[in-house]
Amino acid sequence: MSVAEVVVDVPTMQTNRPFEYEIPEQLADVVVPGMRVEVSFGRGKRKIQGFVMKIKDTSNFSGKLKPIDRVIDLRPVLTPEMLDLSYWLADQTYSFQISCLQTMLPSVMRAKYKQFVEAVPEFVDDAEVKSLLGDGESLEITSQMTDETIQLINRLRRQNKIEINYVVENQARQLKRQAVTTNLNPIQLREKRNSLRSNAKAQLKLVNYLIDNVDHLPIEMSELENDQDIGRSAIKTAEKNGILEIIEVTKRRKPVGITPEKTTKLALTDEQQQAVDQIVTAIDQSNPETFLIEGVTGSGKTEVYLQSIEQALNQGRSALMLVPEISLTPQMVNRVTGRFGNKVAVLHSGLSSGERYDEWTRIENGSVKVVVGARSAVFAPLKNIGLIIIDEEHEASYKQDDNPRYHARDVALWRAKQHKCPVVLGSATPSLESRARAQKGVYHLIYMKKRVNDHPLPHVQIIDMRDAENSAAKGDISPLLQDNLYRAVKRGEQAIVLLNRRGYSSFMMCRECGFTLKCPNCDVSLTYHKDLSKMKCHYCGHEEPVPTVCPNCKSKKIGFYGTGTQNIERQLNELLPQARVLRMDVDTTRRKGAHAKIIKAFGDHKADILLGTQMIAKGLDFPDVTLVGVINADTTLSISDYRASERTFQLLTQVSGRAGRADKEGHVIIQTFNPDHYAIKDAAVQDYETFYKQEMYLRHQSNYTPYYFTTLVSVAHKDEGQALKQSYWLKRQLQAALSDHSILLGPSPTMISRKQNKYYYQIIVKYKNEPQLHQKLLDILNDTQADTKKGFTIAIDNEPQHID
Ligand SMILES: Nc1ncnc2c1ncn2[C@@H]1O[C@H](COP(=O)(O)OP(=O)(O)OP(=O)(O)O)[C@@H](O)[C@H]1O
Ligand SMILES: [Zn+2]
Ligand SMILES: [Zn+2]
Repeated sequence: MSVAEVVVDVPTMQTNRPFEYEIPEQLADVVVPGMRVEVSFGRGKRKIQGFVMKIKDTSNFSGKLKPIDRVIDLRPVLTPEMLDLSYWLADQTYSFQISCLQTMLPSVMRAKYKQFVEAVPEFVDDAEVKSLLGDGESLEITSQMTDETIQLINRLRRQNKIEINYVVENQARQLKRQAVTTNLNPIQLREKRNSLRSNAKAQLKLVNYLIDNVDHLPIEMSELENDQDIGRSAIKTAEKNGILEIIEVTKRRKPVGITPEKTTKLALTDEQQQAVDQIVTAIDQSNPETFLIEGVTGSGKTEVYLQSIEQALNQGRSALMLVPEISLTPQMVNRVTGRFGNKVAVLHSGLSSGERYDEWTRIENGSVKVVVGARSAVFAPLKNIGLIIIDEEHEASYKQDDNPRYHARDVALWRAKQHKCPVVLGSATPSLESRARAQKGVYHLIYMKKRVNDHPLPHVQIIDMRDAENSAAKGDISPLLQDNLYRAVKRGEQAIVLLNRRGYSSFMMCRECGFTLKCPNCDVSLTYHKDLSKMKCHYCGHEEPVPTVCPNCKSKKIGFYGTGTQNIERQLNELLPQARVLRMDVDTTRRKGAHAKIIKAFGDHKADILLGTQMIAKGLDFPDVTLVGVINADTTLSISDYRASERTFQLLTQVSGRAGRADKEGHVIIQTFNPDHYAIKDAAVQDYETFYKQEMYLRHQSNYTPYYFTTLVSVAHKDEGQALKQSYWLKRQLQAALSDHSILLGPSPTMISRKQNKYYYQIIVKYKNEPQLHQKLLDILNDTQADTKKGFTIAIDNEPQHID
């Protein structure tokens, strides 16, 4: 008898204990580890999903095992490595294995989807394939299929005669798409082009594009519209003029766009060469060493990554490169795909889940050797990894906010051990944790102190906004910044203006009685959204109309306070009517592809000033940007988090680094009310090392990371009394397990103590060495499972990135 160990998905009764199920005879060679199956659970007939973790010959269970009812996948959806990882991840993040397994899956497999069998092209005429598919191109896999059919599908798949593909249900229709093709050959196309009027710009662009991409036809309409900015009307006109045809394509989504122009290796600077040499040696020796590259902005870290990746590929190994979601710009992507062509898969949130799935499949079947992506790409099913890179390693977004609360860096280090490959962490402003680890020799530190080609770092000026001249100015832009913007634009150069924005910058307040409009469900002010004419809650999504009189005193004197990007945009337009301003924030980037579009437009000089929030601070590389302005450097300083200084330093250093990256010198103006704060002063001279020393000293004084480990335990409940009571119970549990060398803070309400109608209390544990604590926290996680039914949410966050 074959027995499967299955981790089941029972939301209200989670456990990491696997359950045993019998594998029925007819499914004997179908079921393998990494597949999802349907089983019955408990006394009732309830059917639930589970992951097959192991298969064995005998059971320890004395009673009769229930059988597996049905296989959900006809191929494993997780590799053995990912199954292994799930044990470790669940343990590290105090979460349940099932949520780790789910997290590793591409999103399409977590949604409602359909599975289809399709023939591999060479085997369309194979007799058995034909008997399965009949006349159709594809066959949907359903739960009604007989075991014989399932077995046949399984065998044909093993013989690589068929493929199994997943399609999200509500996207199945979208597989039919409009595309453009032409019957004309390039010579005929050129004739058409020559006959166009010279002011028919759109037509010319379209025809030129067709000529350049004749080998890639048909091209989907959406690609022309989104990536090439060629409108539908231009396409229709060209169709009327017999230049092209519009057809419907049903086949395959096309995951990667047209490969950009091939780029070649740059001749490395000495510093770059030294970095590459050390990394390549580790790759050659299969040494799972961790490097930390501390390289100033513009020192050419990306080129180091690319040439190291190339070495890994030369040895027949693959490479994984993580970048923050916000850095996944076409610019960045092109730099990688330009070097490695279609061997690259890019996983970013702009992909539909179908496209994500296609990329995942290409990775899994080995046609991809380089994966570039944000946090969750760390689970990419690459085989034989030779190098893992984490760019901008200090970014908080590498830690997931929800269960499982994993840090991509930790997962990367785990995988590196399995694959015996080095990890490269890179940043101009490393996290204190990483820099401290390098100090202790746990990581190997590589400095890159100079910008490429000896370009100087930008000159930074701090503006004290408390000065009379500045406080007299009407808006938020100091006369000096205004003047410099004016001159930069006049010289035909470009500027970046950062509005350091956190949370609820534009809220309604009554100037008569001081009333502010709050969310009925959460303890936060509603944000004023001018473009939607709505007041919105950023936590729960609640929205209501913008009031015209104060709901409290009926006064008409209501105002909207705080500075939003729209407000700054208006001020810029007033002060500098000749400058073209592009705004980038959550509102202008909501639509798919909008982010990339803005960056491209700025790169194409369609604007003089790029105004934005945190999302414009990193990674951008525009040679003509000579001026960077920061409107309010202080906002991040005032957050109630011990990382406030670190975040401020990082942000200011990164954004300053956008200026003067090429031949023209850079200038940065930082407006602040705290001109003497060390985070601001050190950022102004781009002096990470000085900042690091000062900040380490303060962390030492106040017993924080990296001198102490931190774990945050939080409780939420609809009833505040219940939440508080439970948090005291938790505190007693922890106290009992801890030595008196450790520090226990709380319970205290979180900064925003009510979210989505639940009250939140948190306890912070700071410790150096507590061998009992880990097990205690795991016990708490298990013991409080039953409480989730009573409406409690308990979260354990190991090394939290934010404490609020
Ligand atoms: N060896 C080289 N020779 C010439 N140009 C180079 C070389 N290496 C990098 N560059 C160019 O220098 C610029 C800065 O490089 P890159 O963007 O990699 O810096 P970075 O260290 O990642 O900076 P940041 O931390 O600010 O993102 C880029 O335009 C890049 O093409
Ligand atoms: Zn709300
Ligand atoms: Zn009022």
